[in-house]
Amino acid sequence: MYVPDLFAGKTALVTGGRSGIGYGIAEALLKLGARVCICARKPEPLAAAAAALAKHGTCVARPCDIRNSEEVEALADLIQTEFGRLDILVNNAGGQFPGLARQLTDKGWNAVINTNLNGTFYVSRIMAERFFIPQQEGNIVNIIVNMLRGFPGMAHTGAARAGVENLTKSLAQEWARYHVRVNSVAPGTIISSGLETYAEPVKALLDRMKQDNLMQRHGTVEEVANAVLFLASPLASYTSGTTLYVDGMDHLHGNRMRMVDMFRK
Ligand SMILES: CCCCC/C=C/C(=O)SCCNC(=O)CCNC(=O)[C@H](O)C(C)(C)COP(=O)(O)OP(=O)(O)OC[C@H]1O[C@@H](n2cnc3c(N)ncnc32)[C@H](O)[C@@H]1OP(=O)(O)O
Ligand SMILES: NC(=O)C1=CN([C@@H]2O[C@H](COP(=O)(O)OP(=O)(O)OC[C@H]3O[C@@H](n4cnc5c(N)ncnc54)[C@H](OP(=O)(O)O)[C@@H]3O)[C@@H](O)[C@H]2O)C=CC1
Repeated sequence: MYVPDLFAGKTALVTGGRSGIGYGIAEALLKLGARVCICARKPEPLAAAAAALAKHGTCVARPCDIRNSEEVEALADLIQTEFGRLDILVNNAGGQFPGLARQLTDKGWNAVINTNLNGTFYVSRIMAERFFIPQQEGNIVNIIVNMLRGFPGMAHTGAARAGVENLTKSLAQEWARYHVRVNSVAPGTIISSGLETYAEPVKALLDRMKQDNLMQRHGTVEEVANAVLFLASPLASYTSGTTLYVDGMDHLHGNRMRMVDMFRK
């Protein structure tokens, strides 16, 4: 539905682009003419993903843990060398594990906060300093999660993603003067490689969540990617500091306590 050259001449970085939603976003950007860099921690699957994506256009990859700002600086060096500029940053890398809040150790809590909140901030700040602010142009889309009514059973990620949603509003206002737009996409439950990382009893809960959804289904990677394409494009030129929910209305409706109830049984 988008014009085929929507992102011609543009360059994009998709963190966590080796799998699932990030891979789908990278593929969609490439198909619309962008040159794309992807990063993730695991070098082998990252290289395989970049090779597969390269059939759609120019795709480069570099291993990078977004929690390490030195590695993020090295990623910016690669983008400078390969592309000379960056137009679009998609902060997609992230994740968490299920558990009741009182069971979360300091290490587990910090792993999730460092990944989802701190890593997103490091990448945003470094790419803005290196590219967007000198260019006086840029675009950031953060992939968060539906946590509007809290995230019992995953309190760490709820807190981290709420932090990113608020960061979205702050950066959008601070960086408007540099013509940088910052928005978030909040997916509900999306059929992707990410869901495969969950074991029972969460797997059974996923079926229950599908029945609870007012559209009676989970979302697709393409539906998330389509929202990112819109926000990253000039179609959204007057939209910044906002969050678009791609969740079949789960943020409005449904029992948020199902995961907690499941752990209590
Ligand atoms: C149920 C519906 C949800 C729908 C909405 C959301 C869906 C999604 O987001 S799907 C995407 C899911 N994908 C992922 O979550 C993949 C990425 N996740 C991770 O890489 C990890 O979960 C991470 C975020 C914690 C980062 O990992 P890393 O820093 O590499 O950490 P470690 O694996 O070394 O673990 C550190 C520490 O964290 C605790 N911990 C980790 N996993 C679990 C677990 N499954 N259960 C309990 N605790 C866990 C633990 O304390 C770890 O330390 P050690 O005990 O020393 O191992
Ligand atoms: N699937 C779903 O239902 C939903 C997903 N989301 C969010 O969407 C995003 C993508 O999820 P999805 O594709 O499903 O899951 P995946 O687990 O497939 O994707 C996570 C990606 O992030 C990368 N990553 C994780 N930690 C880091 C890190 N510290 N530094 C760099 N890269 C990292 C992973 O690669 P590697 O392990 O090699 O580092 C992987 O490519 C995540 O933020 C997820 O939480 C939000 C709502 C719902």
